[in-house]
Amino acid sequence: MRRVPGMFRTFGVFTQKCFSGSSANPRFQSMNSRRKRNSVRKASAIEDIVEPRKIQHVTQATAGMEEWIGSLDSTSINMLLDEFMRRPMVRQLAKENGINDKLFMRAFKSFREYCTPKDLSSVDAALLILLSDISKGDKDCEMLYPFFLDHSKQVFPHLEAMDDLRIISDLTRPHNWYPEARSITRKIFFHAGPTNSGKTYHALKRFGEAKSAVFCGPLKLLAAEVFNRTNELGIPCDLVTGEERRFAKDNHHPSQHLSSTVEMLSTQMRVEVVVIDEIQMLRDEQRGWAWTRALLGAAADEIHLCGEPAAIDIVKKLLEPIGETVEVRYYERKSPLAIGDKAIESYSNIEPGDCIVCFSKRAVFFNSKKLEENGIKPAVIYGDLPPGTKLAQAAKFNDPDDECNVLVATDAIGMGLNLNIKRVDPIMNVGIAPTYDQIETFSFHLPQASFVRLLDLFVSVCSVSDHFFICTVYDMRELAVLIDQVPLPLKVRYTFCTSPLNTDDKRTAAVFVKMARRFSTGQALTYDWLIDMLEWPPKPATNLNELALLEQNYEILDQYMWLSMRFPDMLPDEPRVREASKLLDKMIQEGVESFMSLISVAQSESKEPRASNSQSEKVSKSSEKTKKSSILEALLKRADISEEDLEQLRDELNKKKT
Ligand SMILES: Nc1ncnc2c1ncn2[C@@H]1O[C@H](COP(=O)(O)OP(=O)(O)OP(=O)(O)O)[C@@H](O)[C@H]1O
Ligand SMILES: [Mg+2]
Repeated sequence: MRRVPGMFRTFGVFTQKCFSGSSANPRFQSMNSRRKRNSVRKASAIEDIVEPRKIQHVTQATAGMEEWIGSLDSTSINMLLDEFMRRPMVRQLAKENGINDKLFMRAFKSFREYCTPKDLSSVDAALLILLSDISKGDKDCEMLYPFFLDHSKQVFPHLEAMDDLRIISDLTRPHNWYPEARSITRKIFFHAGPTNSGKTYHALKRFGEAKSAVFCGPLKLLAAEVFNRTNELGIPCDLVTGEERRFAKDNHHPSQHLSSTVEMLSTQMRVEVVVIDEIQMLRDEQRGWAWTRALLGAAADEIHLCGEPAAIDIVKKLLEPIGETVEVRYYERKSPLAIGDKAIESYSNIEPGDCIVCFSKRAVFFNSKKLEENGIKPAVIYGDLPPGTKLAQAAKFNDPDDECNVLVATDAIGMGLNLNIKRVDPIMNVGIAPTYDQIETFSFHLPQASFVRLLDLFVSVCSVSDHFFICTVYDMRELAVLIDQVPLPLKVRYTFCTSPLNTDDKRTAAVFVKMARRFSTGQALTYDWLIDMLEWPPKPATNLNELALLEQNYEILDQYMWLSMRFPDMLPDEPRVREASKLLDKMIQEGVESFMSLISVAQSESKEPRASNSQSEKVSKSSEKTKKSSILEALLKRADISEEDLEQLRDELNKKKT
């Protein structure tokens, strides 16, 4: 696949063509999301989530108790309960009360246990009298139903609050969540066209002309670039991202122009123009909610959307219920762009200005090495790199005098890639996320439930209409599981769990838990405390593992800054942490600069037989033929190359041999 990834064009780059490093079965990732998630998730049924509460018997001393109990015993009670359970009327009534068959069996098991304790006198007296009457044939067993229902509600408290929970978690009318936007007759413009066609350029022109405006970008890097460019043009502009706030003047004099990441848009701030870039991202599994929220909630006279034509229909549908119409402006591509439809056939065909788009970091390493073997020194960009490093690599690629005139990058840096492919599959639904208030009200009704359980219940009960799907809750849950046992107020826990942290990495996840623990003790998270957990001062990377360690440390510092924006009193050392993160950024940059030597180290290391490595042992003991296929398979794993690539590699090796 050949394309120009979005962010480079904004640096004035016109690449000729881009290739995918691996064409078969690419694993698409959210462009800026650091978390890699399974793409298909299903809400669990509520009966699979809720845990029954144990109901305690109370010893009572009621006069005449022996007489009521009479000939009652566990056997007779069990018999009449069996009869109760079989009655269709009982099942029907239960369903009407939100107790489906599965839940019924769980509640009934608990009810049976309650009715048949060792000491029958500990059963509620009124129930005991009824049981006695039923067993004597004086009353029908269906009369047990009110007792059963009461018991079920005690065992499963959500039953009591079900109606309220349904109302709270009704996400079918998100338009109503933004009264400020609904008080305006907004004009919506959709700048549509292929990549590199000037969509953002035209929207930003309007941004610059307006008296007050907000730019919502998909990446910190783009927000920072718009911030810098706008100020360079003499228009004071502030910057807000998840981790940073910068002012053209100072915090007492906010500018009329603001550049931000889309999540940070305030739906209460009234302005003339809001630009929402890369609007097709509203279908993103993790971050889509932020675009949906911006689209429905931006409080501006003019909304300028930029993005793939594939998003036009869904945007129109989303705005239909509030009577807003969309004016579409189409653009043509400014420079020729070739998008390859297959993997690189030969590295010798690569020309200056090409971009190889890979689907994993390992594929970036693999392709960079291949290019180097062909005498080409590429610039390298992948998602885990800090923005400064990405910028520096982009600058090298852009600089006509620099020897790096080919770029190897993961799709994490561009967003059109996914969508170019998805374009033949128009966007059908968009992300939506519950608000904190909704989760809080939920917890009010279910005070016993842990936060993780609360999220599960929310997803299970909530309703969304056709055009929406729920995001964030799953990401939140992964973080929530980590800190479920840490005692934190709900709002703090919620905020911690909305951090954009990659939990796939055990080390960053462990630091996250430590941060939450320290927070829960009321002690400030200081620079010294934080730095103690990292290997500090950092050492320059001499191999890829060390480079990855620097990247993890960078992510940890980034997480600190993110939390510090939200809890400045508890995380007071943001300036020092930012300095430390700049240092890491520089070291990572240097690491990437000497990328080729790092790859060489990795290669030579991987060639050295290691006694402890059972896989190497196996390879060295196997036959010649197996040895080759094992190395190829190891390569396949390491470089994330496809079976097709592997086949091609085999052919190439065979050709070399002949
Ligand atoms: N009319 C124009 N005059 C001068 N430069 C332009 C014009 N239109 C676009 N450009 C420049 O062309 C490059 C690509 O434009 P832009 O970033 O707006 O593309 P885009 O359609 O938003 O692409 P993408 O979908 O990848 O975001 C930028 O460097 C931009 O400054
Ligand atoms: Mg653009």
